[in-house]
Amino acid sequence: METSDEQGLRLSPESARQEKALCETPGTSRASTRGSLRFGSLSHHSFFSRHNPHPHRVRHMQGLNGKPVCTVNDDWYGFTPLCPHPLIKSQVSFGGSRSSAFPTPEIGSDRSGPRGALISESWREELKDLATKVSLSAAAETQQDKREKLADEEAPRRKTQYSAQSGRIIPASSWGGKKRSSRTSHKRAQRWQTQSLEGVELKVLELLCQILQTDSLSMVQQWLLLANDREKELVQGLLQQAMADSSSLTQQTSGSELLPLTSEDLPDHVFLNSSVSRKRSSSHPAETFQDEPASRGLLLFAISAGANMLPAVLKLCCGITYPHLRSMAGLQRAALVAFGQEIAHWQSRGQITLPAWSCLRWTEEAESEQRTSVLADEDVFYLRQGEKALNEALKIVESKDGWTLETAENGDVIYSKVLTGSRRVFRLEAELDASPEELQDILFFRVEEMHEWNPSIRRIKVLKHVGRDTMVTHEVSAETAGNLIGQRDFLSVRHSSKSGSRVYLGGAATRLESLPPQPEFVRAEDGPTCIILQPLQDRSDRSRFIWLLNMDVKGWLPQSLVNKALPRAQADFTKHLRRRLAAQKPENNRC
Ligand SMILES: CC(C)CCC[C@@H](C)[C@H]1CC[C@H]2[C@@H]3CC=C4C[C@@H](O)CC[C@]4(C)[C@H]3CC[C@]12C
Repeated sequence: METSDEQGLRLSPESARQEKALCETPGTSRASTRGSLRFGSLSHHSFFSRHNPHPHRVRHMQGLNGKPVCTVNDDWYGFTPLCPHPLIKSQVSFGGSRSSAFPTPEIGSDRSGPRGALISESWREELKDLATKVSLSAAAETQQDKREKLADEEAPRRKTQYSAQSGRIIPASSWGGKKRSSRTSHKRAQRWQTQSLEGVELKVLELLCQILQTDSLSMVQQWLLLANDREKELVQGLLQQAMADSSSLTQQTSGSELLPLTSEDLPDHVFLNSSVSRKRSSSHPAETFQDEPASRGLLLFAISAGANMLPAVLKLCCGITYPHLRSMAGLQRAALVAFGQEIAHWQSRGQITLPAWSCLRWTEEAESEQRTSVLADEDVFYLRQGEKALNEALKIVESKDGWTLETAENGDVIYSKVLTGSRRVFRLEAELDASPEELQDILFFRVEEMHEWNPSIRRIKVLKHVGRDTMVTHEVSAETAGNLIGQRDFLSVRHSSKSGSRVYLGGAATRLESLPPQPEFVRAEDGPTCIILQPLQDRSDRSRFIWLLNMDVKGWLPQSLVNKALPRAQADFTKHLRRRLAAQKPENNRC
């Protein structure tokens, strides 16, 4: 069953048609024949054009008359620090045959393996998803605007805005409290909805470059692939505002009101209003920041936004966007050092965990290092797969309809449901005598010990770790009595995440070149599967345990046997887990 949310986010047939039409217009194919137009007619879009070359790309060489001649390396495909993600690079085709607005992966071509295709496809999906969400929220805002009409007339708005002219996001404080009536924002939202989704996607891409402070398409692609939901929501808000404002501003105001930015334009709470500016000449920049409430506030914001956002937040805060602030090297360095120290401190006290892929070292060189610090392609692939598995499994387990009761014993309930494609999945719900964290420890971090307490498992081996929360595991099930069900082995990506007091574990079958199917086992496929661990309201040392078992056991087993074996395996698993928990309790171990 689909949730209404899902349906809402799906591309309407209308916009799909529009997209198709866009790709097929004769104009676009004509444009693509011109050498420099890599992205069809949309190459003219400002996202793909650079009027002010990035300083990294500008070189000077001696001309014939001895005077320096400026050259610009305009090829993002090159070996600069902004060189695209290698996996993505190998997948992207710029051939003139296709004239879509985006580089399209050549699926099935010699150069592209299925894995690469998956990644390069999915960033487009993510982009589309984000663009759709932004458009939908704009539509929702139209409704909201109607309701808030009266109140809105009064309150001046101070929000972050996007300058269509400068291509920059302008922070809230640079707006002198200009009033905008709800009528205009209503119109704005309507205008908005008439834009084609592809147009919105391009705009979103352009804005993402601003927000993430990069001009590298690959960086944006990576962010689209790796950012977590919370981070995306945050950015979605910024995008929505920036896009809505850009469309209204182009209609209503002259660009001169937006430019030039002065130092007062930076938000007060950043640095300019703090004592930092006064102390700037301090010989130890790090010391300067140590007890700054401003830096602490920002740090908290950065952390709450997800550590993946740190580089972007840091850069925004340090004003690197604004050319005239670039000269404030001391201030920027001080900020980076201070953030670095605080982060290291928090990390050492276990108060924050940086995501694996951020692998940033917060030293004075943080800024230059962040450009090169990317995860190996393979790690990105597993991380992404783990998150996707968890999200898909959650959708299944949280779906309301279609569940039938299988068994109910001592409060443990098992439901089953048939998914499209006739796979039957099982949902077990139980209460366990342990906190979500304790269970996460046993079921995720100490997964290799599972055979010690669960006789259905012969062995589990972690073949690869990607940070703390993602791993590739090989599981072998135990022999069954009379070998009725032959031994299975599973190769899975497992991912764990925490949201509030809940812990989520997700997993799905994956592939690993070094471990192809073994002759002695039937390679079964687990997932998308998940476990939700939620503390009980009145007792946080006990948890509600919800486990979705979604397994293709493969081989030649009759379906009726499988449908009995799986809920049985779930009930057994829970029984053994309870014994394991009881053995751990100190009060049970007293002599
Ligand atoms: C052929 C059939 C009947 C064999 C069934 C064996 C089943 C019960 C075994 C084989 C592999 C096992 C999984 C291996 C790894 C994990 C990850 C851990 O974080 C939660 C439990 C979980 C998800 C196990 C649940 C039980 C499991 C699915």
